[in-house]
Amino acid sequence: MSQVQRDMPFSVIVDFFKKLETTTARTQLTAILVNLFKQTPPDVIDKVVYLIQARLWPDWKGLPELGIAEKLLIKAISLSTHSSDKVVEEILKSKGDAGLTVEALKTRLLEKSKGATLFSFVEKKQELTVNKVYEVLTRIALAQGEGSKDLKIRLLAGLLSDATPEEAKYIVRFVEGKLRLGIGDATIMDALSIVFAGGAHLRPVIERAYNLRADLGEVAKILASQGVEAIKQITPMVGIPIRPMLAERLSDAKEILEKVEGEAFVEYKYDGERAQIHKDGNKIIIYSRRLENITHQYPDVVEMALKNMKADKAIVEGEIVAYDPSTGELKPFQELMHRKRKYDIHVAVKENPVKVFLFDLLYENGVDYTVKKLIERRKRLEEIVNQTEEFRVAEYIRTSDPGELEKFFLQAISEGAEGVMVKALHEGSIYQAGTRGWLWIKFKRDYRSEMVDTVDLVVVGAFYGRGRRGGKFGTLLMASYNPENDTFETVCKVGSGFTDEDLDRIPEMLKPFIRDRKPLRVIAEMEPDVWVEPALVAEIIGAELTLSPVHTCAYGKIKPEAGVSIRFPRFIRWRDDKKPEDATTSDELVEMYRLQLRRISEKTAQTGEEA
Ligand SMILES: Nc1ncnc2c1ncn2[C@@H]1O[C@H](COP(=O)(O)OP(=O)(O)OP(=O)(O)O)[C@@H](O)[C@H]1O
Repeated sequence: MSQVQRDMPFSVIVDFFKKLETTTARTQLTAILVNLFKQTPPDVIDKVVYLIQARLWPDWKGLPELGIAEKLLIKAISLSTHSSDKVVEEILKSKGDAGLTVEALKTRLLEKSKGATLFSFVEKKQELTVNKVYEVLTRIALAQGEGSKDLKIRLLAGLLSDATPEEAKYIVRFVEGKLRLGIGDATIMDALSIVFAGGAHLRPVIERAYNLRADLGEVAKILASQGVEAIKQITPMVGIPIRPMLAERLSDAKEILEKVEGEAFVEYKYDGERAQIHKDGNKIIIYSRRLENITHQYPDVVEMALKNMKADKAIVEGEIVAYDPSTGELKPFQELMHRKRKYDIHVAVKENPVKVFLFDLLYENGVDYTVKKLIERRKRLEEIVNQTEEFRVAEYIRTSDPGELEKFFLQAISEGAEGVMVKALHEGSIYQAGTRGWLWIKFKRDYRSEMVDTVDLVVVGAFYGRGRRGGKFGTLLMASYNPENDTFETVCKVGSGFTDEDLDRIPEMLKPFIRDRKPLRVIAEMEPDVWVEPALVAEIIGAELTLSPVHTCAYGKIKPEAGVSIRFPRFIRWRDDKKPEDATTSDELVEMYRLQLRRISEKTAQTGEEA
């Protein structure tokens, strides 16, 4: 292959940038792009795609960005145009754009040199090519640490020296991050389809390839160098993220089941961070919902995956959720924020442990599972994962009954989940990468009942703690008072908010009241490790009042087969001044539930943030 076919003059791209600047209609954009791709040799089409996307590589690679500060840029411009920093700064001030500044200075330099013919002959430079520009920009981006500032300046100045005034303008805009062309991925895919298939019909195939390998440069290169058949054969590849499948939203159980054609998997919709876990031998990479590499935030998940994923090469998906190790209870999404701070990750791992709930298998040892039915994916997922307390498959039921779905939904919420995901099981239930569709439907609430006041509840049972709280009571079962029949009805389990001192005092406080069977006045569905005669009252606050199928407070009064409960309850203090009969009554909780009911606004409904 000749030199020309391997590379392309950078001026071709500059012409393209210029044409774009004068175009607004999308149809024209596509035509201009088609024209560019037709001239682009397969060897450099990936780089051309990245430059159009205003980046050097896909974000998920986690490589540094160009990161050129204005000061550095001025320095590089002044070096490459033999001007002082002061002159560059003045022109920059008047033009207000570094691209135009370098263009003006370079033009001036060129005109000067034209006077001296001999000099201009000596100065004649080699033509810049896409490979050359890309290579230097890459070296600039990757220069890190001591001395890297100087190196970046020298590299950029060298590149600008070799460039024509116009080329320099666009290079500067690129390194400044200001070369936004307004060309979306969709337009790039349209153009690729036209160039390589002569029309729009290849577009879905290209899109599928892109969804399976979130790297449009790579997809373009495979298409250009290996052809249409190769792109049709594309399967997921360990290490390259798959664009996530997303869900539609509805809030009526019956309607949801109709949409998925009857029977469905109903899974907890956990309130955490989505994780796409790639395993390649003893290497693990974790990608976020936005396909960022978040591996460094979760060294504990890496360890869990290495230990418990039995397949040598696999891609699985799940939700990472914060939890309280002393009670096993799940915590809200916000608790994962500790993992975002870079420096004290080992402290965060210790203090803010997480669990992983897996919900899908996308690839395993050469087999593309995205094209298989949900049942097959789930079955294989369970086979290749060694399930532990912290690393396991999402809680689910299989049902076609709206009543059962609703009950499971309430259970999910009272256990800290956001709602449920209802997933189609039928023949067409493939993994639709990169698509929001009706194969997955999220069932969240339209309303939530914000908890603004505290309540006073009575201890009726206790559970032994785990981990640090092993052997001690870690969680208390709390009840409201029902004066109508003089009973105590359970509302929630509380394990948060206790100081170490509080916890030390609990066994002694409970001792006189511990019973080996349920006290007669207690109405409960769940079975604590020990029962406690109603005597001790505590003040409790929570995130919201919810309904739960496992608690008995005002059971059936708001909704059949559900009682009033508290989500994320927290202990505030003991109310030694109150007798159990002075506790908040079940009717008061019903009243609070109704009064504090608020519609979840459209915005929060869409983002899923119910803060
Ligand atoms: N069992 C589950 N199956 C699939 N996704 C789950 C599950 N549990 C929690 N999730 C989370 O729910 C999200 C799917 O909801 P959706 O498709 O609406 O994406 P989203 O726009 O990020 O969601 P939302 O707006 O609800 O936060 C996933 O990205 C994932 O993080």
